[in-house]
Amino acid sequence: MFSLREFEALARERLDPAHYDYFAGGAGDEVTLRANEAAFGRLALLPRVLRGAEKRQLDVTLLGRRASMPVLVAPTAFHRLAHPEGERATARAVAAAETIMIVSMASTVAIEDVAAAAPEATLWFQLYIQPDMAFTESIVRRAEAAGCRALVVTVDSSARGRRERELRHGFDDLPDGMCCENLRDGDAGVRPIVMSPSISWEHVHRLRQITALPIVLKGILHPEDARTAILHGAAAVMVSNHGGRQLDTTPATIEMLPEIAAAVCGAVPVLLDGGVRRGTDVLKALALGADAVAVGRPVIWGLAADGERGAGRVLELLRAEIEQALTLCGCASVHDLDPGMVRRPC
Ligand SMILES: Cc1cc2nc3c(=O)[nH]c(=O)nc-3n(C[C@H](O)[C@H](O)[C@H](O)COP(=O)(O)O)c2cc1C
Ligand SMILES: CC(C)CC(=O)C(=O)O
Repeated sequence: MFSLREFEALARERLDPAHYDYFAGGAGDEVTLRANEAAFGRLALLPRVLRGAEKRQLDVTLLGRRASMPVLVAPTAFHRLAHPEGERATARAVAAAETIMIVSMASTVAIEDVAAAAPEATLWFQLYIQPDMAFTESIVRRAEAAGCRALVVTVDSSARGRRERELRHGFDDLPDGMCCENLRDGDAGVRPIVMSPSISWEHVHRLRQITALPIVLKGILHPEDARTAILHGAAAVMVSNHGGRQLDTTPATIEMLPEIAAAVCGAVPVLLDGGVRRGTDVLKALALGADAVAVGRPVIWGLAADGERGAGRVLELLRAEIEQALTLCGCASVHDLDPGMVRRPC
């Protein structure tokens, strides 16, 4: 395997078509799904020359933790559909790569077991705030006790996106023996995830009273919301359109990044996900103001292709591509990138 795209092709061969389409698909006409990748393709990198540096520095520090490269694993649900080891395998790959895994609240391995499988891994926990705040609090306590270092609150999901691939396959539940392990509620069984239109900034405020963990708001697309996030104490914002799976026809994330970075003005780290498939995409995002990016589907393709090894290979391919692109751009460090190194078509 020489590129992330080849992993997708292999994963497609290996996966049940309904599961492949669940992972690959987006909402509506999948305009945003395509736009995320296409927008990176429209940007050009403008390299600098003769800057003479022997070594490249890829590591970044985010919310007080070091990541060996500016690529995190985005939260994605249901890893056991891709590989029997599920999120355990992903966490081990992330630990080996020395980066950060954002574990989905909808993981098919309980957060405690993900942490136990990879004690070295830095884990952040993704949360959909449930309208039942007592239940939300119990999930937060589990994430804290498991050693998660941040809460990534997904704010683009006031309703579930309408994904026609899932509807066509009739994919609306996990197979027997699999469930969202973090949604267990004692004798009440496993609760369904509620994506509620009633969630508001007031809930973020209450969450801050519940936990001392830093809160990252994921799914910010409007610069005004980025400003509001900071006013509400967000420790970081994540520019995301949920990989095109929620509201279709939103802009590509990389297109919104410059405005959001300007709004945030260095107050907190800015993360971005959506369509990152190459080291050059990572460079473009960093140059335009991101502190790091996250990848969603590529990690699932690696997992489906070859479990922990496949997910690890996906991360190492990205690392090698970043290092090579940095070298060719005349940068000794990921911090040397600046907006002048990215050109847009007229
Ligand atoms: C199969 C799948 C499941 C996802 N599950 C979640 C989730 O549980 N929570 C969440 O906040 N985002 C979820 N996302 C969105 C990702 O975190 C991320 O925003 C998106 O995948 C990034 O785009 P990329 O796949 O193009 O890298 C999911 C995405 C996919 C593809
Ligand atoms: C189970 C879902 C809530 C996970 C998700 O966010 C997604 O499929 O995009």
